[in-house]
Amino acid sequence: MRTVTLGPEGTYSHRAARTVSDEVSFSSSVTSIVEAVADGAYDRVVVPIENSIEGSVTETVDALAVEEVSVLREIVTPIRHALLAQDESFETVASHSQALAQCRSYLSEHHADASREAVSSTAEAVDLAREDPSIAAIAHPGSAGESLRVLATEIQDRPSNETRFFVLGPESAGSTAGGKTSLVIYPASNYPGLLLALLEPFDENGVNLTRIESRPTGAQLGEYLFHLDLEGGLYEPRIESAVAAVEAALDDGWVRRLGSYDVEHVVE
Ligand SMILES: O=C(O)C(=O)C[C@]1(C(=O)O)C=C[C@@H](O)C=C1
Repeated sequence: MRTVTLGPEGTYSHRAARTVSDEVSFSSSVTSIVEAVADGAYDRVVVPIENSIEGSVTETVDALAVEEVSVLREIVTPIRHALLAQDESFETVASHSQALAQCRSYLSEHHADASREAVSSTAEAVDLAREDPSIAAIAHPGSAGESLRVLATEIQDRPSNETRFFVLGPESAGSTAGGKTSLVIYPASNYPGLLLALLEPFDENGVNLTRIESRPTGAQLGEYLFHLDLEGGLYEPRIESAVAAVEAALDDGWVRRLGSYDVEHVVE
């Protein structure tokens, strides 16, 4: 199975992708990864969707609203960041923007004078730190290798730090079975009580929502898409009837069923 994820080798996405396939290739942008599976260039891709400290990976959330893909599995992994550098003399801390944000308090407490540089992934930051003694990287401690020192471990702002990853496939690979379902709703209108009308069917059918998020459509200010995750699979009549009731409440809008899937917790 050809699988692609955020690279280079050693990213947290790579660690999550190893649970899906031994053959993993890399790309430097989440958007291009989601496009690659929608276009059929790859069978499976693994992308980060949400972190317990910093929240949604908005690039992924937005790509899911426009690309024709299915969510096939969810992988939840602990994220334990370390500070890696050639020595203590660094002036810049580089990492993925999510990782920098997850370590915000640590950085302001211990390295307030260092500048911060957002790069495409934690592993790219490690490559930069290998080449340049003025750069430290925030990344998994296992990526230090021979050339970098682990200056500090467990530097994330909370002891519990977890990221959810989605395994995506082409739309045709989607399933209605599984313990969770993801949907995108485009209401195409705005009136008092709209959100209530979209959510009531879930209450009426006894469906528990685990996440709701509004994202701008990008077309104009004030126009939103709603991303929902819920407990249960689309094969269940109560879920299908809740979704059908939402569709019936929309005139020109739409509901995209991103698929139903199971959740797997990976410890390493
Ligand atoms: O840069 C990486 O190592 C990634 O896999 C990306 C990413 C993310 O986008 O959230 C994945 C997990 C961590 O939350 C930090 C960064």
